[in-house]
Amino acid sequence: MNIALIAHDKKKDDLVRFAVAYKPIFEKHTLFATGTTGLRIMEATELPVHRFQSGPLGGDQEIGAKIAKNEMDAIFFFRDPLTAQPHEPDVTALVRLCDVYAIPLATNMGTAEILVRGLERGDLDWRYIVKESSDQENGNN
Ligand SMILES: O=C(CO)COP(=O)(O)O
Repeated sequence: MNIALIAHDKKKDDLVRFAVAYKPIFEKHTLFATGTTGLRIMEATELPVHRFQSGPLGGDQEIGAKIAKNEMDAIFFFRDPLTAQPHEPDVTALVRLCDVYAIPLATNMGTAEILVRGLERGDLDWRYIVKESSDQENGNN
């Protein structure tokens, strides 16, 4: 599965700890991240991470574009609800696209624990079916 990992600055330590704790699960998947978050996760876990631009420079939108193309299966986005972000519209747009395409999105540690365990248990395997049928519609297979 394609998994995106994103965290605002004050939540980066939490997401890095989370990624390290669940490395045995994450290493079975393809990881994507916004720029700074991705760097931190790569350094801490030594897992490969496809890095996009930093969030304020368009990284959230790049991940949103992958959602719109049905190329992202789950998002871990540790948002900071107490700090104004210069790119708040991008953040809102990313969350909105998750809702448009029914992509599982965890915005805090509590939900992230459930999502990562669901990922491991196969609760997201329906995504393979969705992707297969959309590939067939697009003539990709
Ligand atoms: O701002 C972000 C998400 O909105 C995260 O971007 P960085 O990972 O580059 O800090």
